[in-house]
Amino acid sequence: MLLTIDCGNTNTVFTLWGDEGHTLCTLRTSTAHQRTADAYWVWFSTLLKHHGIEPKVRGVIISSTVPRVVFNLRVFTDRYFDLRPLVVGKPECLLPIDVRVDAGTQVGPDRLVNTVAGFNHYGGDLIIVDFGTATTFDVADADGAYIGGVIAPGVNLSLEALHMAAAALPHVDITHPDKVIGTNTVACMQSGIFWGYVGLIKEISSRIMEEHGRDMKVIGTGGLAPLFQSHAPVFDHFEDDLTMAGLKIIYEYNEEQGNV
Ligand SMILES: Nc1ncnc2c1ncn2[C@@H]1O[C@H](COP(=O)(O)OP(=O)(O)O)[C@@H](O)[C@H]1O
Ligand SMILES: CC(C)(COP(=O)(O)O)[C@@H](O)C(=O)NCCC(=O)O
Ligand SMILES: [K+]
Repeated sequence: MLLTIDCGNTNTVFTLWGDEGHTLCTLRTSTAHQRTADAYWVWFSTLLKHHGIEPKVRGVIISSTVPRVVFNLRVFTDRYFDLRPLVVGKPECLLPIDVRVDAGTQVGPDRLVNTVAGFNHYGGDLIIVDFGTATTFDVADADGAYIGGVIAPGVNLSLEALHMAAAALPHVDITHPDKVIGTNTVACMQSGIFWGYVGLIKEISSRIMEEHGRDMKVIGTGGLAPLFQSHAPVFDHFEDDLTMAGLKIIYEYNEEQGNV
């Protein structure tokens, strides 16, 4: 079994893969750097028991946009599986793609992982839009290299910011509004966010293509991608969880290279 861990700024997701390459289960918890190795184990082992799975983990790979959580996840891996995890972004974790950005830039590992999976599934010249805490655009060149992208505020972060900064604006959830012209406060806010992001995705994607000088495929991923895709098609393809797929590909690449 392989355990892939994707730690975003909001949620940490564990996916356990069987030896035939299929997903056995996916477990989600909030991201908290205070969570100890033992606390991860209590949570993980309890849920696996619930799913009737006996964990026989032979490899662990981690992508974390929150550097502080990696320490406890390393201890968790060492203590409970007697393994050293691969951590994306660290020099000991090999990547099957080039990274061509300004010297000294620390690219979010989730963005590199998305690019690996996108290139594997669709080939080069890609724009990957990931709806996480931030909304990121990752750009893959013809040879699959990560060549940069765009970071915009996340959908929920924008809604939260409106609520926090304006006394009369309530907390609202994102949804697809029936009309653009809202006739109450909640509908006005939902329209602003939903159609605002549709515009943001279209405009940024078309400007990236113009700058890149080639037609590119646009891939949407992350929890909120289906909401946009079903009401205002802005992607060529939708992927449920590109980051997890990418982590597995990177682990297998390191195996092929004799690195694990
Ligand atoms: N299917 C969904 N519907 C509504 N909100 C979602 C969905 N999936 C994720 N979210 C919300 O989107 C935000 C980002 O979540 P997530 O993708 O886990 O971010 P990260 O990877 O940065 O931790 C969170 O506020 C989360 O609650
Ligand atoms: C842009 C991000 C905050 C997105 O993180 P997420 O929404 O997945 O939590 C993360 O990829 C990050 O911290 N990046 C570092 C800067 C960069 O990628 O250039
Ligand atoms: K993410």
